[in-house]
Amino acid sequence: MCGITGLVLADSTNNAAPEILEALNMLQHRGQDSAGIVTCGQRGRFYQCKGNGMANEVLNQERLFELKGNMGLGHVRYPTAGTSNSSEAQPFYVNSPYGITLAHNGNLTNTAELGEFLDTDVHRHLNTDSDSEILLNMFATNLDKTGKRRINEEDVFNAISELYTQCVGGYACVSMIAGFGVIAFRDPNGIRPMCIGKRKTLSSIPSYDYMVSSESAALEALEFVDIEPVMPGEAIIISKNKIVRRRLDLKSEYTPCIFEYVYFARPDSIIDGIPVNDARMAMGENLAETVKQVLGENNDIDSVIPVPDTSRIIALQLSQALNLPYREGFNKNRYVGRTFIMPGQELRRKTVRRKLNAMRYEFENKNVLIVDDSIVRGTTSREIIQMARDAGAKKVYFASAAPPVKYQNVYGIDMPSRNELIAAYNTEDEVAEILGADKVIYQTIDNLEKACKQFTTKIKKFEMSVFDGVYVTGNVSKKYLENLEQERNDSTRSSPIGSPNISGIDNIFKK
Ligand SMILES: O=P(O)(O)OC[C@H]1O[C@H](OP(=O)(O)OP(=O)(O)O)[C@H](O)[C@@H]1O
Ligand SMILES: NC(=O)CC[C@H](N)C(=O)O
Ligand SMILES: [Mg+2]
Repeated sequence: MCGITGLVLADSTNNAAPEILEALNMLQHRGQDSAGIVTCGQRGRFYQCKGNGMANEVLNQERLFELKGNMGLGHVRYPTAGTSNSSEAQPFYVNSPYGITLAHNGNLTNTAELGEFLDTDVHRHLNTDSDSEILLNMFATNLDKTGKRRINEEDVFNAISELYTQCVGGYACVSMIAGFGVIAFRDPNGIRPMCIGKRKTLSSIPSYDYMVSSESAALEALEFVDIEPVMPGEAIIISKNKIVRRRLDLKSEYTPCIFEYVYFARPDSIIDGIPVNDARMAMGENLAETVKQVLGENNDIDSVIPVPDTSRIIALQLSQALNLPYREGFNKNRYVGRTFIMPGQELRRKTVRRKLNAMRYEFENKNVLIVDDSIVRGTTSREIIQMARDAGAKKVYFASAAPPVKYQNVYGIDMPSRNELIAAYNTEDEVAEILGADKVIYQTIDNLEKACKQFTTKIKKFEMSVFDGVYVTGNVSKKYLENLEQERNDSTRSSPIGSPNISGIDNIFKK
């Protein structure tokens, strides 16, 4: 889950880059490894700046000023393929045909076959191990087949239709063709999120700016309205104040990733018609039922304590449902980012300690129920429980708003190794023992699904392979999962061969 955005301003004399950066700041929680913006200015020139770091580090005011043009794309990255090297920062670019850039949120599961095809059949060079570079090259190959000097909308829709039959996995993408426009498309199952909004300009002739984004909160902040999801299998072309939308795949099931509601998305976003904040409140409410079943109505809990940030909403609702006091027992250092999306276990572990600090008075001689949105590797919960004990807690119960995370994710969440997932091979009691908790209580799959589903009639099923091992694209082989386990586990990744660092923070397309 990276963050992506694309903007087309109606006034061709305005620059899109400053607002793209603002959107990236709103999407920063989706990726902290690298950031990038590409804009398209006069005579179809691309201007690019990307590199490792947070959006504001990579794109300072000076660099932003150099990104000319009224349309552009932005990306913040959390790697799920390749390395964290700056050469894999996005958007990616190919010069032929036409000049195309692309930014991707998600992960492809058939990169081996696609890479082979690109090399053997169409002789395209791949410079990194990024699946997003493959995706861009597939799009370029499909467009190339037109043989035309200049393409039209029909050609773009055809290229994306073909891409839907070739690329398997999760992909929400924004792309830009030099001098033509911005294109947004979402995989046939709508696994990764994307939405679109418009904003009336101040000019005397009515016209609109258009923006697409992973999350609606970014569009709202920039005063876009009529925000709605890009549908699964839908492609949208935005060019010179004109927008054309088409559903190119209608046969696949609409199955967005449920983990967006659990952890990834901002609470103020509405994803696929489901308000994330409300879904989290419902998770808290439902989890309270399981807590009652496990610990009894008359339990010995003195207070409910959240693990900042994501679980606050869940814990507050749970405490109300149980009629127990909600207490902020951990102070969070606001300058430390999200730990789950950091690369490497040792870094994640240390960061939890630096990010969260237990307040003794909330724990001393108390029985506490600590609530988190999820327990994935157990990095956070193990440290947190130890901190609670060190602060004098008598009993420490731990509740998770997500069910046990047991299986690898292949669609854009970096959970490549089952061996690293604390619940993959351990029972709930064993998990409690490893974490040092008196009891661990998990949400049921059914209750999580209900918490999210109640807000929409459009979604019948979610992508929730991390809980049930069912991969909605249907063709994730055992061999693929075994390779993933071997190639991307933490110890393999701590000594990567790496990709060539030829990009860095750069401006290679500057005029
Ligand atoms: O079991 P683990 O492997 O530790 O993963 C789960 C934890 O990681 C996330 O927190 P994170 O610090 O990334 O973000 P947050 O501040 O939004 O809660 C999530 O909210 C859990 O607290
Ligand atoms: N989390 C994501 O969406 C990652 C996108 C892409 N697979 C990459 O690794 O860059
Ligand atoms: Mg957390």
